[in-house]
Amino acid sequence: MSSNQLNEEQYRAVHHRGGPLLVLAGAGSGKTRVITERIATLVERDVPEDAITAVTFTNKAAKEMRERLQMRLGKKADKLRICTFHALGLAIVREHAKLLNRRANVSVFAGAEQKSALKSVLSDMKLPADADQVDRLLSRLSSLKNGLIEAHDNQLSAIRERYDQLLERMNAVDFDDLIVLPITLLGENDEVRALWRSRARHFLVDEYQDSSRVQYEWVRLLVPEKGNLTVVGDDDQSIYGWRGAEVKNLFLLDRDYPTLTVIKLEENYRSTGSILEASNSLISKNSERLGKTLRSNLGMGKPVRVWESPNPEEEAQRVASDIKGRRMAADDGKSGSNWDHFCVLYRASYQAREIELAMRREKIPYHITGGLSFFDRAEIQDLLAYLRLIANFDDDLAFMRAIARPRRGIGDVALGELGLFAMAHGISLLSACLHEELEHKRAHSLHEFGDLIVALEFQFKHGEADEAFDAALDMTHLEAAIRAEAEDEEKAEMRMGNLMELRRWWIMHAEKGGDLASFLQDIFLMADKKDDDPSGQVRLMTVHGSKGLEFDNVYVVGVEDGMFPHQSALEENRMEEERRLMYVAMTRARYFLTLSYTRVRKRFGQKEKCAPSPFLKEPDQSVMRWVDRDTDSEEAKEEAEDFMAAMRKNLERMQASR
Ligand SMILES: Nc1ncnc2c1ncn2[C@@H]1O[C@H](COP(=O)(O)OP(=O)(O)OP(=O)(O)O)[C@@H](O)[C@H]1O
Ligand SMILES: [Mg+2]
Repeated sequence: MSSNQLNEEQYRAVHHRGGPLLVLAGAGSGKTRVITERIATLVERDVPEDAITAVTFTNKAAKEMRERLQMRLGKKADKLRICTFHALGLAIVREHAKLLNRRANVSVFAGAEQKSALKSVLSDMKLPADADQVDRLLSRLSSLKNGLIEAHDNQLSAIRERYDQLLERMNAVDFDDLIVLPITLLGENDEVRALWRSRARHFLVDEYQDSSRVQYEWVRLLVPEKGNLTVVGDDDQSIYGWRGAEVKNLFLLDRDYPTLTVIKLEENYRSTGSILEASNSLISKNSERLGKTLRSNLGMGKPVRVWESPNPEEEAQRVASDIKGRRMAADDGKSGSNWDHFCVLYRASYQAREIELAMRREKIPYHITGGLSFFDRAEIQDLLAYLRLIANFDDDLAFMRAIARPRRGIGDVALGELGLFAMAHGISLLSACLHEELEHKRAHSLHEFGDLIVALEFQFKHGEADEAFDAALDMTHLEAAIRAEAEDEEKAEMRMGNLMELRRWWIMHAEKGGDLASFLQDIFLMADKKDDDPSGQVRLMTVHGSKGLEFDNVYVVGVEDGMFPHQSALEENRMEEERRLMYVAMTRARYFLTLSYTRVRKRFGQKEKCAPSPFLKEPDQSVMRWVDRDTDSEEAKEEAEDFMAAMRKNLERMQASR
């Protein structure tokens, strides 16, 4: 942890003695640092680690916080509970699985599994189950579970009931259940509530402005009126309105915790004056604000650059060249500037493609955070289906995917009969395969499939981790199918390479003593989906994914009317939320910020003319510089020199504070 002195207000928050506390402050004012320091201080004051629970917004943030605390507290930090709401929910569901009519190895359904569960419910109810319908219903079910809509609609309630039942029968929960089921448990079971209250005697929440109404229910259940609650947040950074996050929670706190102490932090330690001034003047255009002051203590720095490019390809190329130029200029061995000091942000994840191509052309190492999900790839999903089935024989959805990959000549009719048999006997599909009374013309293949899974389960339980994994690839004929079906050698190698990556993680997990079930849970919880190390690489991510992070150099691309603010937000009158999103993007930058738009962009396959985003015009123009192409190279040189100077100063500052 940095040894920089806390300012007076930060100190008050860190050393606040008991009782509910709200730290309400703008970006880069040290809110996350307050949480981390406060935890460290509690432990140093001999509060048992097991009585501290901290909730962060992403797994990545949790990991970072834990690492910082490890540096400060050593082994003691291992026992701290630092995770996301969902991870905490999973821990609660697992520990009290019995009370929820589940077993401890409960599976978590997301995406594809949720869809097929809902589909089978719909077809049982003789309701249309086309893809659109399923997507629409899933999102309504989610809103229903999150308390965003009321169940006036009888049909929707009926669907929910059957869907919940199906999940229960499959020993599964979905993402929303991870929040909703613990609420039921904590609300209805005194013992469970007492247990978790003791584990959350100090309960801390980062990025509070984006917690949802149901998540707030948790807070209420876990922390009594005068309990030790610490929440930090910034109303201007609330960007998940569509997911049920409510700034209102900030006001509710005041009502539900009357002794609430409110501390505001007004010093910004992250960004230069220009960046801060641009961000502040932008966000001041919002009317729904609590209002805050934020002062920079880094000096004005360089103006915020605004770029115009003819199209997204050239925009991407320009970003890549600029990064390269700056990196080279700063690469004097002293400044410590590295690729990972650069970050490219975009509104929608598909925009990564163009940037990615440019990075490749320029041979710049890059890392896409939360992008094209590794785990969504077909080969990974296929193997995971087998692994899930091996870990949980009752996972009917995993069964459905596994039995179809590779094709085993078992058709819908045979599967239908199997389903009927399973239902009649009240057992899962895999158990039905293993049942000796199962008799029909495909029974032999089904028995074989059942035996295969049983054999693999034995391997995973009693064999070596690597051998078990290889057996899963081989005995299922998955590897053979991948090689046979790939368009060419290169594609086959790429797919196998992905599976080998999974293999490596599994072996690492097993070496630490983990079993298959906990491995699958870890995988599910890697919200950013990629566990590899982004250091030494330029970071590419969506603005949503950048919350809480900071970089020396930030480029925001596609800042056009209709892109950012996004068209849908214009239509639905969510401009203020888009503006907050822009504010989040801009405040990630420490020293240099570039906002970029293009004149033409393809939309729905059609080339369309674009106008610069209103968010480029709203900030105080005295700290913005609209740079055109011609002056660019001249400017680049000058800025690269400034950049070097800034980096050196930064380094000196860091050394001085050590
Ligand atoms: N008192 C301080 N002196 C020097 N640097 C500080 C101080 N407090 C915080 N910082 C630094 O300022 C930066 C921003 O801090 P932090 O990430 O905690 O802010 P935040 O309020 O959580 O921002 P965000 O709203 O974006 O999540 C970090 O690099 C942090 O180390
Ligand atoms: Mg933060």
